[in-house]
Amino acid sequence: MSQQFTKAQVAEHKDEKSGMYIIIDTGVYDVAKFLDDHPGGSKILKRVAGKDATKQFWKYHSKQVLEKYGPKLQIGTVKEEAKL
Ligand code: HEM
Repeated sequence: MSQQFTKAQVAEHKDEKSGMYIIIDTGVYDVAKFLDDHPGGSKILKRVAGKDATKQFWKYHSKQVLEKYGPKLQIGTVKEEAKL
């Protein structure tokens, strides 16, 4: 069962201790353990930790990247929130 996270909950996880969550499309990914393995470097990932990185992700990667690494890094999905 996939866990659901609000954007506020994602924003609380932006360091290596509590996890570094990023949003890509509707998915939530924890990249804390992927920092050293990221071919694009750890710095750029740290910069978007806790945020929606959909735009940045699709700027630099193909669908194949998400298909390959996504299952390992995904921890859940973004919870739909009512727009005020
Ligand atoms: C789940 C999250 C991510 C995964 C699994 C991931 C994976 C990868 C992989 C496999 C590559 C090697 C190039 C390729 O095979 O296409 C790469 C390169 C790169 N990534 Fe990521 N990445 C992630 C998130 C991000 C984010 C959020 C950013 C930007 C804020 C970013 C920026 C880059 C950059 C700049 C490169 C280098 C591109 C180049 O040298 O041409 N990545 N990433």
